[in-house]
Amino acid sequence: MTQTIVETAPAKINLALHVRARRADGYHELETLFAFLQDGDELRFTPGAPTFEIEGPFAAALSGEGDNLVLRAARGFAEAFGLASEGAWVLEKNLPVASGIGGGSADAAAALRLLARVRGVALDDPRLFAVADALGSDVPACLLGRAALGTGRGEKLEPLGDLGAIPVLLVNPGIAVSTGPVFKAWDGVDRGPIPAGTTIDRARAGRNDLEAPARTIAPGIGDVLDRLAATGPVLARMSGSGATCFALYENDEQRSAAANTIRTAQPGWWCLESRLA
Ligand SMILES: C[C@@](CO)(OP(=O)(O)O)[C@H](O)COP(=O)(O)OP(=O)(O)OC[C@H]1O[C@@H](n2ccc(N)nc2=O)[C@H](O)[C@@H]1O
Ligand SMILES: Nc1ncnc2c1ncn2[C@@H]1O[C@H](COP(=O)(O)OP(=O)(O)O)[C@@H](O)[C@H]1O
Repeated sequence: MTQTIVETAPAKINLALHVRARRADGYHELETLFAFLQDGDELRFTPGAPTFEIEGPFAAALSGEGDNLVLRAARGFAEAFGLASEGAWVLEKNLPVASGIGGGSADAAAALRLLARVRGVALDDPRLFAVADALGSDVPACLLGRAALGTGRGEKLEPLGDLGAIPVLLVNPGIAVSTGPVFKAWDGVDRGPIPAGTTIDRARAGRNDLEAPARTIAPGIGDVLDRLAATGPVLARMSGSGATCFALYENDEQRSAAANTIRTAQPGWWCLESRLA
């Protein structure tokens, strides 16, 4: 009997994101602290006849699109390893689309991990990282799936020590923001590296250099950050190119109280209560 294999695609956050330079190839040189949550999208795969379905709260946002990153990842895997990657995919889309928390990159990385498991490829095989790299700047970090310092365009990774299961709240005001235009709106000023220290100290002393350009595109991000800052977090910041913002808390009670306050004030906003992985 053919078995269905399940893989989670954890949400990614950038605890800090410093943009250092614009490169000749159009990408930007970054320094970023990647971290992952215990929750995210879910991917299911049954080897056999090829089909692709999307379900879950954010399925509609992707329904009109042909070339999902999951299928591009499956094609990349088949080409790189000469192994079959056809089957029935079901993507449960729990994370908002175009929102700075990995989404498509996390799904593509989950597809690669899943196929590697099915076909007996080691998860640290450099060819798997090469496929991830070709799919997007964030996909190698999502493939690694643990806290890491990212440099280059985000693909050069140095794993960081375990951060512990820190309580996290994600908030998205329902504004989709595409990554390319946010990088284009960056003012070109290098504001310096992420300072040294423990990862949490580095995160707190760091910045998200994409916040200012993202706010020119989606001014509502300012309201999200103000509301999160008012809940007394250890750290509140925009993730990636936005518009999702995150806050870290000392304990689950503080995080849940913050989530309740924000849900009451803004019932239309998306909130996810989770912890760092
Ligand atoms: C900003 C970040 C931070 O983690 O996250 P998200 O907001 O996407 O979650 C990433 O760098 C996004 O990575 P990813 O979403 O994979 O980007 P890609 O598909 O490689 O690139 C999309 C577009 O973003 C711009 N881009 C991306 C990465 C980078 N280092 N410099 C860039 O200038 C380029 O204009 C590119 O055409
Ligand atoms: N499985 C997927 N999940 C989310 N987005 C996807 C997926 N597959 C393809 N995409 C495309 O990728 C875009 C999201 O890219 P991007 O703006 O970089 O988002 P994010 O900031 O969330 O990483 C979507 O608008 C959609 O067109």
